[in-house]
Amino acid sequence: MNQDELKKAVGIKSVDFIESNTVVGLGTGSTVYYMIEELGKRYQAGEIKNIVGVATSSRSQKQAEGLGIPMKDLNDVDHIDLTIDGADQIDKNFQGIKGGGAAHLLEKMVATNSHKNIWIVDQSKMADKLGSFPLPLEVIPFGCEKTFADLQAEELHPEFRLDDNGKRVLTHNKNYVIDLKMGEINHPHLLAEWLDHQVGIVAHGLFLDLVNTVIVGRDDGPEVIKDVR
Ligand SMILES: O=C(CO)[C@H](O)[C@H](O)COP(=O)(O)O
Repeated sequence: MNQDELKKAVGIKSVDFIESNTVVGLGTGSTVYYMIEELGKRYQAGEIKNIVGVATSSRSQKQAEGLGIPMKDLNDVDHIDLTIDGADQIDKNFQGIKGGGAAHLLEKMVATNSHKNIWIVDQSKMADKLGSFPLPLEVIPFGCEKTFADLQAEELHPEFRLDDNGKRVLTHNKNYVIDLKMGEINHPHLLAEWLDHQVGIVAHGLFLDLVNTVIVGRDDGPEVIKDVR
């Protein structure tokens, strides 16, 4: 199976975990696209009833609305039962890097407001250690050159993310993305703590101690790794 087929298989599989009468966080990305598509089908068929979705991006919001899935803003729900999202890299302790799609601030807010989190990935995302995928940061434009210089001084190898026209990528909240191309991350918790204390950084892509179940797309079918925490 190619990478896209693996993504589709885990996207479809993950919908088995969505129960009727629940609030569901909808992640962002090409793997989640298949999950939302399948959820829409099962919702329209009446196999899953009375759900409310909370989106992590305008892309996922539009897709879900187009399929007739009732949607609410995070502010308008008192809890989220389950969030299903993709990831860019997952290490052997099930810590993750997210933000390849620049949606990590909203994704982290939805994930941390969810009772349970499932990540869906193809097998190429599984790694011994984090870091071969650059770590995304969302930074506010005000003073961003200072933020950048601080990251350089820490030897974290920052690079502003640019679009196809060479312009700085803007997030949903009109912030910039800086990717840290630092290589292997030996102490993700220490790095996360440092990043959490940098004033100009709104969110970083280290998602630590968050995921409960991981579904990995493998050539012989999706592998469900339950209750990792
Ligand atoms: O974190 C994300 C977006 O900010 C995505 O979940 C992550 O980039 C995985 O995307 P894909 O499923 O397209 O490989």
